[in-house]
Amino acid sequence: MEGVEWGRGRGQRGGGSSCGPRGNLITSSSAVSAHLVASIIVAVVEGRGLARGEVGMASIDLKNPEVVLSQFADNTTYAKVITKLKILTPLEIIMSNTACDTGSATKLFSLITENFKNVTFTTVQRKYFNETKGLEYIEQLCTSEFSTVLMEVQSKYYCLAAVAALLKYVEFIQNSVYAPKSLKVRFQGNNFVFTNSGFLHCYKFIMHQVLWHMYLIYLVRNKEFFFELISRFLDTEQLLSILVQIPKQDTVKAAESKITNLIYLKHTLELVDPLKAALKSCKTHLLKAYYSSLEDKRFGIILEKIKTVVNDDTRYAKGCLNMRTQKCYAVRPNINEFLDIARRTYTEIVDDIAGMITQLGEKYNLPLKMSFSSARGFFIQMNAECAALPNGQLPSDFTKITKMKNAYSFTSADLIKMNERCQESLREIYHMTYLIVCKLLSEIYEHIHCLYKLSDTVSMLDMLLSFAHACTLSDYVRPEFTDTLAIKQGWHPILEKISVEKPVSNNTYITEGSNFIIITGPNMSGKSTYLKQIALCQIMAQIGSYVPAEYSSFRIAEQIFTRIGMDDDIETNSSTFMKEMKEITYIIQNANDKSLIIIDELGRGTSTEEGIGICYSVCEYLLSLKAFTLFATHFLELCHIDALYPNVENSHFEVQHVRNSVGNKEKITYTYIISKGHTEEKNYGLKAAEVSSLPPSVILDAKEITTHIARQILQKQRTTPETLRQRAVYHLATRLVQTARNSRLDPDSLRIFLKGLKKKYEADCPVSGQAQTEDGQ
Ligand SMILES: Nc1ncnc2c1ncn2[C@@H]1O[C@H](COP(=O)(O)OP(=O)(O)OP(=O)(O)O)[C@@H](O)[C@H]1O
Repeated sequence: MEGVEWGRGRGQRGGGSSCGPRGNLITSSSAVSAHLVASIIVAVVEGRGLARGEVGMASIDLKNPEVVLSQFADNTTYAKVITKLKILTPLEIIMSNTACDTGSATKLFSLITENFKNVTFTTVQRKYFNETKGLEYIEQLCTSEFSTVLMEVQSKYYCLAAVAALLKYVEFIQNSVYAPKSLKVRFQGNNFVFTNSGFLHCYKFIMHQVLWHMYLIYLVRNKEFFFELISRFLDTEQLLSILVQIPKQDTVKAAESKITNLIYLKHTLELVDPLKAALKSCKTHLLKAYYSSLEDKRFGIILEKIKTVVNDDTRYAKGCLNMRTQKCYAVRPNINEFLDIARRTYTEIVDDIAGMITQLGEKYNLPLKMSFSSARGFFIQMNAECAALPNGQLPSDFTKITKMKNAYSFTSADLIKMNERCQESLREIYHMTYLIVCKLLSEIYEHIHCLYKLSDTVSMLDMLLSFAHACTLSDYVRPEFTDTLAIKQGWHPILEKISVEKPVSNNTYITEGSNFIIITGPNMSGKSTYLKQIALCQIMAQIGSYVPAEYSSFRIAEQIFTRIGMDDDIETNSSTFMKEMKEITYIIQNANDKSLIIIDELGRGTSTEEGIGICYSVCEYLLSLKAFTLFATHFLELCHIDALYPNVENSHFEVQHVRNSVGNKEKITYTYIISKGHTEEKNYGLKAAEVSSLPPSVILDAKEITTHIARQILQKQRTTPETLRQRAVYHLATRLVQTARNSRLDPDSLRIFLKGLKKKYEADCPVSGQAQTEDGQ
């Protein structure tokens, strides 16, 4: 702890007073102990320079050593940081001294101190916000049960930097260190994944806002125009991240890529004005805010600077030759006379190539054409149908001949040499252009941060337009939010786009009383597609979109966990298995009662018995939660878990068997329809084997062994009348609780509903009459 310097004070602004190291700190730490009613300390750090706006946070609860990391990076970052801090209600906030220095205090610092006037504020030297140390801390201190957090945070530098400063500080004030593997460490993303009760309202609020805006966009009848405009934007965020990277080596490739990106930047900035004009007349707060974010002068400043160096008509062009020409002539003439000379040479070579190909055509009386590809450079093409070749052969001058459909492609020795000269002059051009571009970029860097705003605006508009499309042009429905996941005739939105016929739609019903669905069915019957469709619908609903279904209701999921099976590969089997285990551990460590969990095949990377064992115990663990879980499996033994757990439902994908008139062989046709119960298709693996070329005697043996094992297993797992009764009682109880919670029925309708429930209960449980209510309802 030697040499550590902290500056702290109660609601202190500026925090500039860096206290002397040890003496002051001892006094301060007793102050901390005195205020342990609130027990959370938070460290906040913001990126510098171009990374301003990226914020990492780490908090620790002194009463209950749990570390929570978060990282934010977008236009609403500051709002998210403040919201998150408000939820945490910290005892103390730590920031870097560079963020708080009087005169150069950051906007984030001002916002935090304004919003948290009564919270102790401490400044720490920037050097303690060290991401490498942060990662080391987590590796050393995180308990193995939560170690999967490393997967999530290893490249999130700002939250790692924050945790380094936080833990060093806390260890210092407490005058002790945390024991290895003693801390629970979690990463909490920035998408409103808060576990407080405000969560539901938070999402609902977003939902209404978004819906409102998308209607608006649609109603202003500018949708087509917006679509056209937005589709002209390139990936602004990616562009920004590439532009700010400085290559370690000045290779031709690096030079070419920088020039390309400068052209992309110009192209993007030239779209800002049309976008502003499109947004100008919009009346909603959100779109007005985006309009004003585009009024940022820096867009104009950057574009002007670019235009002093880059030709007005240089722009992003489709096709590699077009783009090569754009790069070659990007820089204005008379900026570097050597560049002008090199470009003249390049033009002459290209003209020579064109001339040479014309001459060759005339010489052999063939319709030759000049073509270009980035792999071959310039080459010759000829339509095979338009030319009669002597002896069906091309002249011997031509080499590397290929024929695609009706076109011959080839080159010649002279053309290869000319291509080399062309490349050489291009290298010179790119090198000189690159130097000019680097100088230009160095003048632009300080303004480039505004591109974050642009990227935010474009992506938000893109999303709203997609929502507008989903709610107007397609047959999607507006989702409801309840305590049940109920989708009537839902379909996979992407399968719909890529397949010729509309996908088969299916129902989904998951509720508190039946919150664990096991899905079985033969290979290719549609299990994975169905699971992905549910996850997609849930995400679409929660981000404010309509969903592909006739009706839909969702329970807000705090997190969605998925584990989707990978294709088997014998060589990577062990690593596939380990990956599976890591993913499932992550789910087990992080899922809670409000999660949606989707597991598509588990335990395939090991022996069947172990696979079943793993699946069984994972299911039992997940069954202890109220999370909604969908679990697809080929282990049919797992279906019998419903005998022990009444909240398990079995569903399966139906298939039909058709006898082939040729050879009278049986063929499976897929219906893609999900039904209740587990699949009756017990030996579909054997059926698949029958179709393969395995010898009939082997198949026969396999069938016998399978029947024998199956009989043994079934005997042990029979459902008894008692389990059936318990199951029916459980379902009745959960339905009654749900009814009591949600019912808005008048007394008469409620009586009818309860009578219905009673009938259903009696049907499920004919042996019992004990659960009848006293008045017979
Ligand atoms: N609802 C549907 N409507 C139309 N086609 C579908 C539907 N569901 C699935 N399919 C088609 O069937 C193919 C196989 O589906 P999927 O991969 O979901 O099967 P699976 O049961 O998960 O198979 P496996 O057990 O081998 O992993 C898909 O690629 C898709 O083309």
